[in-house]
Amino acid sequence: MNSPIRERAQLAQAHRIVVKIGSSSLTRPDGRLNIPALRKLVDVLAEEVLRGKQIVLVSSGAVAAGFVPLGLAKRPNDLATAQAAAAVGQSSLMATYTDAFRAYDLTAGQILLTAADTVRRHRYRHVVQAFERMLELGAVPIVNENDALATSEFRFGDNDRLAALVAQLVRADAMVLLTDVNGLYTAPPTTPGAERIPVVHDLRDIQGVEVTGRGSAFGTGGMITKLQSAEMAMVTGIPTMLTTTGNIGAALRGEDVGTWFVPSSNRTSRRKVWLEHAAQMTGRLIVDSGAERALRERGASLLAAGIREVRGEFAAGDPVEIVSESLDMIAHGIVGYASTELPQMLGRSTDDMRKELGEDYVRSVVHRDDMTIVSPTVTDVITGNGLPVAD
Ligand SMILES: Nc1ncnc2c1ncn2[C@@H]1O[C@H](COP(=O)(O)OP(=O)(O)O)[C@@H](O)[C@H]1O
Ligand SMILES: N[C@@H](CCC(=O)OP(=O)(O)O)C(=O)O
Repeated sequence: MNSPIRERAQLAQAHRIVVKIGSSSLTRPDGRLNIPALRKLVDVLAEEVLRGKQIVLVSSGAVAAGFVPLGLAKRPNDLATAQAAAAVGQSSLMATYTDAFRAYDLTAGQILLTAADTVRRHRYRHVVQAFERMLELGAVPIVNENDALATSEFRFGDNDRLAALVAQLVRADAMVLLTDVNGLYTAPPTTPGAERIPVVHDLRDIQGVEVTGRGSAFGTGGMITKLQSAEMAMVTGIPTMLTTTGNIGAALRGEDVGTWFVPSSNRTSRRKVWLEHAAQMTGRLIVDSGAERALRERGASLLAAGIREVRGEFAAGDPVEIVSESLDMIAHGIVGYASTELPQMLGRSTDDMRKELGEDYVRSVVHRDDMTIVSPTVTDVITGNGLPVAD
């Protein structure tokens, strides 16, 4: 038996755990839902719930469960058919989970999220409330993206990053990502000589690691979205385990399986993590060098005076990119004005705007609390495009 590792005791001790199971683990070679695999997972999770743990399950598999009843020969690739398959499949996926948990006298309930639910503050609060109440009542929330309604422009697409957002929403003690490989390897596991990386303390530990965007035929994000998800959890203080479904029991006992991502000590707010990693940007503000310095060096809010150009169509409250004149990414932020209002404000001082446009135009365009400076991401690190600054 593998020996427990001290750091991993955190997982054994975690009370509230978000578990994500990916398409690759829930799908048979012919693309259909793998019901025995689903039941095996429920056997382990139910035991944990009966021992007093709170489990939130993020499960893929709606499309896999839906295309056969629709008479389709294979998993659809186009959005409209995938939406139809997800609508049909999600209900049978839930029926299978409900049945499997019922065997343990446990109640499961479905929460379907769209990216928009995590964008607006008031919607976010309602989502948190729904999770909390379900957990208080002893139910097991089972989450998926609302694939039938998510549009291509405004969706997560993979459930890995969705799981990290859910872990932040419910303030989980730990997150477990289950897939078809036992953790992060130095290269895709089929590559000769690829070795498992047991622990990742920060992004520098994975520099040079080779990953692919899509592993199995049915998974969507491959290792990249798993690393993005682990990174989102790490920066909000949530440790993450990445392993196979078969190893979940061992992982929850703290044994040396999979890859363990240690949370960072400098915490970022949930909203900023969402802004940096998950939100779909709807527009772009191009700013001058003075504004760039103010944002980067002083953490200032963005004023109209520093904006050179506005690109895209967006409403007040939408997420936008803030870029330099050479189009280098500076920050992501929630914009305070619609794209139709901004052109008359560009380059103008607050005093000017007060006089000519009125009091409604004296707010900053992007407030510092609604902005996050974009640092190198996991993808930048593994592709060698950027390195985190040394401590
Ligand atoms: N460096 C790596 N280490 C481990 N797995 C990797 C790596 N690079 C690519 N992969 C692939 O990522 C796949 C898992 O991603 P994916 O198929 O999207 O899973 P899921 O459906 O569980 O989300 C694995 O099957 C593996 O082949
Ligand atoms: N929401 C989709 C799954 C998205 C997806 O495949 O995600 P992943 O398991 O991360 O590859 C579904 O239920 O079919």
